[in-house]
Amino acid sequence: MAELLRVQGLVKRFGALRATDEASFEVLEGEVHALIGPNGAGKTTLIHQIAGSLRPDGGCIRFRGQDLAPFDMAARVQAGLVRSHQITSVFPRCSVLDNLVLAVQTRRGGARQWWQARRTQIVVMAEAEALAQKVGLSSQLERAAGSLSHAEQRQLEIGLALAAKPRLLLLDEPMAGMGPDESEHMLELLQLLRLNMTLLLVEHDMDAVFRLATRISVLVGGRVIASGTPEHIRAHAGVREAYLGDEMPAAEDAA
Ligand SMILES: Nc1ncnc2c1ncn2[C@@H]1O[C@H](COP(=O)(O)OP(=O)(O)OP(=O)(O)O)[C@@H](O)[C@H]1O
Repeated sequence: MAELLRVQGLVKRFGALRATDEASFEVLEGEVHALIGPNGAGKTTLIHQIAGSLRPDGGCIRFRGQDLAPFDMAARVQAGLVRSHQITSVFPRCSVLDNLVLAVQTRRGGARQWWQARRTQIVVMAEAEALAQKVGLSSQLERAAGSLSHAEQRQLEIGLALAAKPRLLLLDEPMAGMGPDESEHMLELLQLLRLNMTLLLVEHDMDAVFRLATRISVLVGGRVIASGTPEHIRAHAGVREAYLGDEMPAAEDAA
C-alpha cells in the first residue's frame, strides 16, 4: 500500500510541556489507522496539527508526498485531508438536509453557487440526500440539526465531512459519549466508509479499535512508541506496560 500521510519528528510545545515530542508514523492508503494512548498522551494535539488547526514547532507532515506546512486548514480540506466536525460546523437551527446541502455547495464553490441553475440544484440535493442515507439519517432529513441525539449529531458531522470528498478522514473519538447500540452503529458506519477512503481515528474504545483498525500507532508522552498491526501492538511489551495491561484486549478476543 502506498504511503498517504507521513508524520516525521513532530514537536508541539505548550510552555515547558512537549505535548508532541518527535512523533513519527505513517498512514498507508486504504487502511484504518488508529491512534491510541493513555489520557494526555498528545493524540488530540497531533490530530490538530495534521488538520492544520495547530502549527507544529518542529518536524514535518507530508500528505501525498507534499509538505503540508504552507497549507492552511481549507487548503488541506481541498487536498482531501478532512477532519470530521472541524471545517463545516453544524447549523443547529437548519434541517439535516439543509446542513448537508450547504456542505455540498461549499465544496462545489460556495457563494457563487447561490444563483445556480435548477439542474445544479437537483444535483446538489441528490448528493445531500445520498450523504444522509450513507450516514443513516434518511428518516431525519427535515429535523433541525440541533434537535438530533448526540449519536445522530456525530453521524451528521461525518456526513458534512464526507461532502468534502475526503481521501483521508480524521476522526477524534467518534464513539465518545455513546451507548453500546449507538457505538455499534457508528462502527458499522466506519466499516462502510473504509471501503472508499482511508481513516485515521483517535479512539479510547479498545474493542472498537481492535475490531476496526488495520494498523495502530501508540502515543505515550507525545512519542509514538509502537506502530503496526493489531497483533503486533497487542503483543508489544511497552504498549502493555503503558496500558498496565488493563485495556488491551487479550489475543483470544481478537476479531
Ligand atoms: N492548548 C493547550 N495549552 C496547554 N497545554 C495543552 C493544550 N492542549 C493540550 N495540552 C496538554 O498537552 C498534553 C496532551 O494533550 P492532548 O489533549 O493532546 O492529549 P490526548 O492524548 O488527546 O488526551 P485525552 O485522551 O485525555 O483526550 C496534555 O498534558 C494537555 O494538558
